[in-house]
This record gives sequence, structure tokens and C-alpha cells, in this order.
Amino acid sequence: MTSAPALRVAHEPAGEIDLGAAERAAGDLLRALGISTDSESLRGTPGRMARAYAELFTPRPFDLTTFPNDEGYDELVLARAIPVRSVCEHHLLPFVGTAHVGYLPGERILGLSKLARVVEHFSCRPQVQERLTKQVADWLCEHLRPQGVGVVIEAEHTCMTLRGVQATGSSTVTSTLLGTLRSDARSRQEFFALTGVHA
Ligand SMILES: Nc1nc2c(ncn2[C@@H]2O[C@H](COP(=O)(O)OP(=O)(O)OP(=O)(O)O)[C@@H](O)[C@H]2O)c(=O)[nH]1
Ligand SMILES: [Zn+2]
Repeated sequence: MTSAPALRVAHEPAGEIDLGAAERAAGDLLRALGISTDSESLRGTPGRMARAYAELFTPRPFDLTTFPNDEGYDELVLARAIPVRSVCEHHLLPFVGTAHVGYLPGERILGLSKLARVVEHFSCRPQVQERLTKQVADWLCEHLRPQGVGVVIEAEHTCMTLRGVQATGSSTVTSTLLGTLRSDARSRQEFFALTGVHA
């Protein structure tokens, strides 16, 4: 019997990345902010800024490998404390934290690492945490067709801890539950208990 081919997931950027143009713009930005790029140390900074943001906006392609759920496993599969690093689309400053991603299997189970890869896929773009949380859940629901999906993200937004209101130590929690994890109280409670988030 042949196995189903894994779905290749590649980044579809909204536009081409033009590193040269980004470097020139970064130099202009620094100079407009009164920061000279004349010293040896800062000469390469506009280029580094351009490459750093390009890296943050370019997720690695991956295969969404799934396997038949031969044993009919029907309890929660949960990957906890997946690192999240993204960039808030309002200030272009990083937000970092962890994601807990779980699902109740249907006909197929997912290669475990793919839960973290899906989080990375949707993190590598200018984001808001609410959208990131929902995109991960919706995407898994669409491509894995499980009985339910749950995603919880807890993150520190440096735009509100390092600057602005300077709410040092604050973190933001968002969650999306779909299918049985949303509709069945026992499943929902179990999900939140295993994530360590108290609902
Ligand atoms: N809902 C949501 N808001 C976010 C996220 N990341 C950043 N923000 C917020 O986006 C808002 C932008 O508000 P503005 O008033 O336009 O920006 P600002 O003047 O820099 O605001 P302050 O951060 O309060 O100084 C801020 O309240 C940020 O905290 C996110 O992931 N989700
Ligand atoms: Zn922000």
C-alpha cells in the first residue's frame, strides 16, 4: 500500500524581498533618526537590518507528513511550549513566547514536529497574536481534518514592555478551540489542564 504524499508547505510572500532596496531604506531610516552610519561598526548595520527582517519574514519550507491512525487513537495529542517568535505588525518589534498546540485525531495523525513547523510558518510575517493563533488552528483543521484543534499562545510584546506603556513582565494569552475541543466541555477542560492554562 502506498502512503499519501506529504503536503509541501512553502512560504508565499505578499511581495518579493528586495534586499538592496531594504538596505538603502534602513540606512535612510537610521540617518533620519539621527544615527550616523559612518563608523566602522555601524557601516554594515543597514544591510544587517535588511537581512535580519528578511530572515524573520521567511519561514522554512516543510513537508506536512501525516500517518494513518491505525490504532484509532482518539485522545488528545498536545505539543507544549513550542517557541514562538514573531514581529508585531504595528511597530515591527518582536513578540516572543510559547505556543501549546493540540488536536484530537481523525483518520490521520500528524508528524509531531509539524505542529511546531506550522507555528513557525505563520509567525514569520508581520502579525498580531490573535490572528497567529487562529491561523495555526484553522490551517491544522483544514489540512489534518481532526476531530478538534486547540491552540494557546502566551507571548511578551516588546512594543508594550520595552517602550510605550513599558508594562515590564506582562504577557498576553490568546486561544482558539475548534471542533470537539470547543463543543465538548470535558475535552476543553482536559486541553486547558494539560497546557497548564487555567480556563
Ligand atoms: N490586538 C493586538 N494589539 C497589538 C498586538 N501587538 C501590538 N499591539 C498593539 O497595537 C496598538 C497600536 O496602537 P497605537 O495607539 O496606534 O500605537 P502607539 O501610539 O505606539 O501605542 P502605545 O503602544 O500604547 O504607545 C498598541 O496598543 C499595541 O499594544 C497584537 O498582537 N494584538
Ligand atoms: Zn507592537
